[in-house]
Amino acid sequence: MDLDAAWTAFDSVAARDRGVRIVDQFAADPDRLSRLTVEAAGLTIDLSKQSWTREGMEAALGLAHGAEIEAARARLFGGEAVNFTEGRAVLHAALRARPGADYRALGEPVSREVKAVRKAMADYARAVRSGDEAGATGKPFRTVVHVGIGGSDLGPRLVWDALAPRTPDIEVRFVANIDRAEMDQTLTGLDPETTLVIVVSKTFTTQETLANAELARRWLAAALPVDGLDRHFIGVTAAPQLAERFACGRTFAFRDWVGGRYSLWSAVGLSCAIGLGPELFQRMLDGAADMDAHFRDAPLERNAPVLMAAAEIWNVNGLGRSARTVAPYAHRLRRLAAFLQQLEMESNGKRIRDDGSPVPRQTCPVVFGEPGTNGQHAFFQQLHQGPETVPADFVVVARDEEDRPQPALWANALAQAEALMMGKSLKAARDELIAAGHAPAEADRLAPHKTFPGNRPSTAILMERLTPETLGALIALYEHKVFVEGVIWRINSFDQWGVELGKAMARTILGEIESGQSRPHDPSTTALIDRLSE
Ligand SMILES: O=P(O)(O)OC[C@H]1O[C@](O)(CO)[C@@H](O)[C@@H]1O
Repeated sequence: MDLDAAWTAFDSVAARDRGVRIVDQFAADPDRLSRLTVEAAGLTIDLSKQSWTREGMEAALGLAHGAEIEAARARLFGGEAVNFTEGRAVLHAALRARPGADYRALGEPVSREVKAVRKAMADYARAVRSGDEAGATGKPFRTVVHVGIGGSDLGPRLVWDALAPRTPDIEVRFVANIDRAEMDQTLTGLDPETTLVIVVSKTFTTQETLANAELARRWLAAALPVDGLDRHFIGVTAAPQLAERFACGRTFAFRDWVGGRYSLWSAVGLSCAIGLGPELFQRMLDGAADMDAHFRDAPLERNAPVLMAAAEIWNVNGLGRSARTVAPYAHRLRRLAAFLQQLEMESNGKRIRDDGSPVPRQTCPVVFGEPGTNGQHAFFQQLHQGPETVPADFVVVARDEEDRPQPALWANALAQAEALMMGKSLKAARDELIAAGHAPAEADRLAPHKTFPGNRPSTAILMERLTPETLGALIALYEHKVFVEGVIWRINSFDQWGVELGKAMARTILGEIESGQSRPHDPSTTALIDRLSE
């Protein structure tokens, strides 16, 4: 069945199944739980609380077949130009491949270079950690200030928060925002003599990062001898010739086949390799490589990224759901939603297909979230009783870093998922009110407010512990899910032209503000420029 025919079949099953109750599906289909629970690279992924019937799930998987996911996947891992608007390969998997891999980008072998950069990173990280690589005055580095934004920030931040020791030998701090407040706050209490600044920018043209790099360099230069200043200033980029202008003491490079939001596995992860140690960083790569192997080898109906993409498409295109929430029940995963916002929305927030025609349907949902249980006390009200259904991903970690079980977290995550699915009927709400001593009229008045429609879907992702391996696997799981969705929607998940227009206009407006000569804008923008420039 081709993709168009698969969409037709999908639409008709979705129209038929729109009203089904999730909970009824367990009885209707006794294999549902086992069929929709997948073990992959140390993660357990349970998609049985999704809104689909068995036929719905098969129709969604039919899209993966119709889109020839296996062939697309082979093109991805084969280093073909799957980033078809920029003519680039997309090979983040090559960055975490096990020894012996032979990846090629547009036919050019890359694995040897990957290995060499990985070794250079590990050697440098070890030298910084041991003090062999020290600052201008001979003191060992105690802090890394990682300067970067978007994909050059969010992944390393997530990883550091997730895996940092409680009292690190070398602390990693991050600066992304062009607002001076972040740099000021980050540098507060730091000693330039023991601070290593790592400027991370794929393009080395990003306004925020260059401005912050300049600030950090000035801060270092004000306190350190000129001779040796460059030891404190390291570049990570795919444009080493531009980094040279900043006189970085050392530059670690990566290639244009590494997308910004897929780059944490490359030298972009250098700060984490230093702060966590290269061995731990390598373990994260290994976990991601295990998920790559699962994605490459598992049959589609047992393939976690494929099933998660199918569930998303069922929700978005089958049932018209335009948002999804991510609730990691682990404080250390508190940056997961921020990371996924970029990964998913910058990758798939698009509407034009490979042939230039518009996608005739919705694509990426709005992705948002907070760590559980915090989110429960904020926006979960709307998830339970708002008029719209918002599917949820619950990420649950069984044991913490001290090997302590976390039953209160499990209970909350499982209760939320069950409550979203089961809801509470008007009658049950009324009976409870009567049992609590309310008069019948009062129970009638209050019961509608205490009713939960239920039938709201979720996916559970469980891991025994949050380790470098499971973190790597979790991130890679979402990366591949995004890829599968992009192939089904026939969009390019690997460009981001949508961020360019605003960037160019900001440059224009800044020039106008600085020169005091503003060109005509719409009346609102003109008035706001004038108001701010008063
Ligand atoms: O690494 P760079 O080139 O500084 O870009 C930072 C981020 O900016 C973006 O291009 C979006 O503006 C992201 O895709 C990227 O991760």
